[in-house]
Amino acid sequence: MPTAEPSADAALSARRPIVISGPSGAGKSTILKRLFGEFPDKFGFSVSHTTRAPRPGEQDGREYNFVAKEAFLTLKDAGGFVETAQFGGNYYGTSVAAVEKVAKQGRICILDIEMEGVKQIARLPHLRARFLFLSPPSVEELERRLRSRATDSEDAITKRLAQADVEMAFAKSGEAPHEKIVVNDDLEKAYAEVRTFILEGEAES
Ligand SMILES: Nc1ncnc2c1ncn2[C@@H]1O[C@H](COP(=O)(O)OP(=O)(O)OP(=O)(O)O)[C@@H](O)[C@H]1O
Repeated sequence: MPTAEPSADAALSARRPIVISGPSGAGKSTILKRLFGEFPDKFGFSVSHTTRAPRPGEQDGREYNFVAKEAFLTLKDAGGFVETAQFGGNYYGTSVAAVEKVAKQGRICILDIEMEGVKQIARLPHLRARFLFLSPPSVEELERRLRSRATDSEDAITKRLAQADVEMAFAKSGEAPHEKIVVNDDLEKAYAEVRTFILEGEAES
């Protein structure tokens, strides 16, 4: 008898997606890079959709699924996204299929998502996502890290700090879906806490 492919629902139930959010500069990339380094086969990022044009070197299906605006909106209307956002006149979104694809590959899907996306995913209980918020120790320390990262303009830093206030207030509010808030004070300690939270979910599912 042919072996049936595991259904997407079964794959997602066995490997619940992890949504990690937090202000820009909180240390999400730093911690995720370390996690992927320690467990090269356990986790995966979903490939997002975008309506922006590919940049030199970007490959369709690798950095993004590059689609026309009409195709994006059709998929959105059909309920094909777990979250969507608009930046600079372009649409971005994480498709249901992209999240399922990671789970079907036997990996836990890690979603690095901003606050509005978190709210959208929290409305999809069947996705069974687990939510973690990474917080900087303070807005003052966040400012220091953003400056020493030296990737953002002064204007971008001002905007990121204002947005950080909003995100941190949301994380502490009753409206937020986060099961865990990790304060990234000492990197070793924060990494250990994130790692424990993520691995715990695997044991329980
Ligand atoms: N515990 C820590 N102590 C000191 N510096 C840290 C710590 N964690 C991260 N950093 C530094 O803070 C800066 C911001 O970290 P990172 O780029 O990982 O943030 P991010 O949350 O991924 O931001 P974005 O959402 O903008 O991509 C980096 O320069 C990083 O090296």
